[in-house]
Amino acid sequence: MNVATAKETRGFETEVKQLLHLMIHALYSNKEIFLRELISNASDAIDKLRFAAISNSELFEGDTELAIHVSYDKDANTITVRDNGIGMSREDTISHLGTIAKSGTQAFLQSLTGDQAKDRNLIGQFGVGFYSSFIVADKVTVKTRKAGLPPEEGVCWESAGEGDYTVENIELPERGTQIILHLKPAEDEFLSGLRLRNIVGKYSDHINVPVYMKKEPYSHWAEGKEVPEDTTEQEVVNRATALWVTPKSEIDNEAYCEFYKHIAHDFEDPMLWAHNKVEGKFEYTTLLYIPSKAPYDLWQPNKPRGLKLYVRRVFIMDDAEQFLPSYLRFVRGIIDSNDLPLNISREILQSNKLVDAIRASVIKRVLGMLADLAKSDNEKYLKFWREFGQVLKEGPAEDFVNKEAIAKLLRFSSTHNDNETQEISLDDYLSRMKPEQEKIYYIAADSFNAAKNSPHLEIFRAKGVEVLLLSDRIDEWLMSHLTEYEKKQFHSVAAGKLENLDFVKSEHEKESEADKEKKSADEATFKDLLIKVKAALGDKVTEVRLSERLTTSPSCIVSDEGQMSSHMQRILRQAGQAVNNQPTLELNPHHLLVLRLKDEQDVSRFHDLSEILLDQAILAEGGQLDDPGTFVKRFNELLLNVAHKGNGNSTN
Ligand SMILES: Nc1ncnc2c1ncn2[C@@H]1O[C@H](COP(=O)(O)OP(=O)(O)OP(=O)(O)O)[C@@H](O)[C@H]1O
Repeated sequence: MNVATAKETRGFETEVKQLLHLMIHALYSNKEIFLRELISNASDAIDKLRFAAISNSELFEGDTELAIHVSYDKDANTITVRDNGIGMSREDTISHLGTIAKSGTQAFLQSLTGDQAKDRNLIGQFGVGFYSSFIVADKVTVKTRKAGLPPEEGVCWESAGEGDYTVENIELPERGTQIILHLKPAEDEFLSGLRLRNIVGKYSDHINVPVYMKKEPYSHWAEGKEVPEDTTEQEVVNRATALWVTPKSEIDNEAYCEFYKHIAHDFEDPMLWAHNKVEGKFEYTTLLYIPSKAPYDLWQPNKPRGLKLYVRRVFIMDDAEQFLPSYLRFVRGIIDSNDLPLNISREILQSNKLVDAIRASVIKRVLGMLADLAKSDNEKYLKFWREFGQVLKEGPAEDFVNKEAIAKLLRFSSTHNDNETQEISLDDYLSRMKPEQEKIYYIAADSFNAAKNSPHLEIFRAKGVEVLLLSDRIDEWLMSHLTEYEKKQFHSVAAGKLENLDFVKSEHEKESEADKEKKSADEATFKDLLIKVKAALGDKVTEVRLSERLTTSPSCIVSDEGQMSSHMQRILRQAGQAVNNQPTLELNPHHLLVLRLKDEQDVSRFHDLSEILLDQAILAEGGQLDDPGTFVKRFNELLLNVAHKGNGNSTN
């Protein structure tokens, strides 16, 4: 016997040990799911064999009756789940059962809190799979042989679910996998045909493969005596028809939910689903689900995503990402096409007209489902938004064709209620626009509070014009692609000269000739001040001008039309890009500090006050100062100055 066939003992990866420990404790209240997980794996293994056999029918080894068998043995205290699917080689068992190959496992484990209820949800999203065996078993034996390998390359893998496991080669005439659970003494309730049938019916009724169990022994009466009869006959205990080919009218909500859990490896029910059969030039069925909760790895860039692809009921691949754009990566489900070839590969999927057509209709379907939900159940829709809104915000940049439909689904915070919860739709905004208002106003900042309290909003608040408050990292990116909605352009209140807000004034408020004269008089009065402030600040600003947007603050910074906003510049700088756009400083001609500056004769104090006006404008919109120490020093001097004056000790 050489090393490759000898029995060896190996240690589990640290992550497996941690996960096993946590899972056994967190899932204790829902033990029966072990059977769902094992049947799910067995059904996946059968799907994989069917697919591999398309190009190599010898893999069937003459046995084409693909099935799962569940059995129990009261004397041995075991439950066995057997399939004649693809099986595993020795290396496969080591890499699939001894390690966790999922990306982000470490981050996932760190996110666990120790609180069983919370962890249960998280573990559910992570997908416990095979390891759930250890909830009910104190030893698990896996006997498996990979399709196509000779009988002597069978493998026996065994573990008590603690620190290590053993693997050795054994002779296995039949391909496929048997999982033998040696039950913990307290778990003998599962050694019952009725109990196991119930669990299969509950979780695995609609998988694409039959699940067999031995008929239960029964007794009959003959000649006045009860005659016990045993039987070796097997019977199918699930419906074994792919759920999506069953007519909708025959499927209840529970079946849809269980099927979702089977394909998505999620513990929670989905929020929403749509099941459609398309007939005509091309024929295909889609069953699409929106989960209730965002998975732990929603933001991992290399996370597999996409739908399960079937061709004429034959499983072709998991995670067929060509059917979903990235901004809908949270959607789960299946597509079954009658027209794609069985030997289709990922490469062919990338350039296939039919795939493009199905993709377009899947996108429309999902956006339609969400739009219907938003109309019929706003509360539920907002729950969806909390989980997946950030992802949907990637949509307008990625999907030009459906931009308007996606925009309809967006939800924002706004000055309408100053609520941080994003619940205001663009349609809500339009319905509240002033009669002659042409633009949809927004402000983007680093945080909700920075946006809500921005000086840029002063005039809009004073005039009762609603402004959307944007503070998610993605928002600037979103707004750079979402230029208009229902023919109304978006406009940042922090960019460019202030638009004429005449539309919010009543007739008698509208700028009269006298106002215009006053404005030009202001401009003449402050002309020198603006030149001097620009000279004092030098290259730190591109321009200094009088503001029309401020009512209570002395100053604010704005970026010019076409220039990047300061918020966007900060995001780019944080991402390591050099950005050198200087802002324009606007001064409020009615503010006492500005009037004080106008009268300041001392050159050094004029310079300090100008710097303070610029620095506080940067701070007020969430920016960072280049030299905060000097700002604090100058500010304290100003305070002292005021304090002295208050005491009648002018320092002048
Ligand atoms: N019955 C089986 N036949 C063949 N391979 C199997 C079987 N059961 C498990 N495996 C292999 O072991 C791997 C790990 O299984 P496990 O259930 O832990 O995770 P998974 O099915 O990949 O994902 P999930 O955790 O989402 O269920 C599977 O991906 C598969 O390769």
